[in-house]
Amino acid sequence: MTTILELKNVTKQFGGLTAVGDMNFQVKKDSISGLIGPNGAGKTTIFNLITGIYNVTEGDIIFENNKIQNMEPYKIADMGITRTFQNIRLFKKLTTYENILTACHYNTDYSVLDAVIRNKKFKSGEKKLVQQVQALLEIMELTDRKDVVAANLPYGLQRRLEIARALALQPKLLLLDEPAAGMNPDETIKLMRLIQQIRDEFNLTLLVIEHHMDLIMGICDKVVVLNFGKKLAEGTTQEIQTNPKVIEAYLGEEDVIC
Ligand SMILES: Nc1ncnc2c1ncn2[C@@H]1O[C@H](COP(=O)(O)OP(=O)(O)OP(=O)(O)O)[C@@H](O)[C@H]1O
Repeated sequence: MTTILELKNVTKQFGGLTAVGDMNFQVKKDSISGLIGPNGAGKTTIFNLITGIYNVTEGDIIFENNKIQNMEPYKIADMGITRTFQNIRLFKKLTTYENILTACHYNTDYSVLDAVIRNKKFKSGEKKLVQQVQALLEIMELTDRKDVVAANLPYGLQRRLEIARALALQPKLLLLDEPAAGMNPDETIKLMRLIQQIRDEFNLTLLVIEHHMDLIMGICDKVVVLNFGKKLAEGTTQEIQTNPKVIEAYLGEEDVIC
């Protein structure tokens, strides 16, 4: 399997605080990888470095053989990396359908002029958009809520809508920051199934931050464990679950959600 993303000796300092220190790991194409660790371990900082929100202090981030560290976030998004956020970011007053549609518009190939004169290119583009939105509604099981305003969706469905919006941007690598936060066990199981399904249907690679261990252990091909900004361990779910260092630093904690 080829490597789609690699962090090489990546360090991020905030003043005197090393949030991420000398981090090295690889993500294989078409895999689902997990990033876990106690609160403040540096997980979200790594997402912010990969997506260009933060500049690295040192080191390289390589995506499809290109160094992307310190590039503008929009350029990184254009290269095919999309993310969701720990705190949900939706257009709260728009419907589920409209939320996805606005994201799909990012990939249209007609110009403003085509839209103004409503020519054939515009009409076929719009038809494709509608099909794309419907497909995303269906795969994320949101079709029956398509006319509900985002703010009125139950929390678990808002999280699924966020993923649908991210998928609308047609990423190659999707970063999910605590996608199951606030979900009950049933919703979490459903989400696990959906994440596997989108990986298969969209030929996606996923990197997932999550405290719900059922989800991580249920879907990840590989897990990287962080502690105090450093890599504590890396391996298969089996290796991680039985690693004494991981159990001591993280899995033994009472607030890890199993
Ligand atoms: N913009 C910032 N300025 C200063 N310190 C920051 C900044 N962003 C993160 N940090 C610090 O870096 C460390 C790592 O934070 P980060 O949010 O990456 O942890 P995390 O593993 O995602 O935690 P959680 O599981 O609670 O979301 C923390 O000590 C945090 O306070």
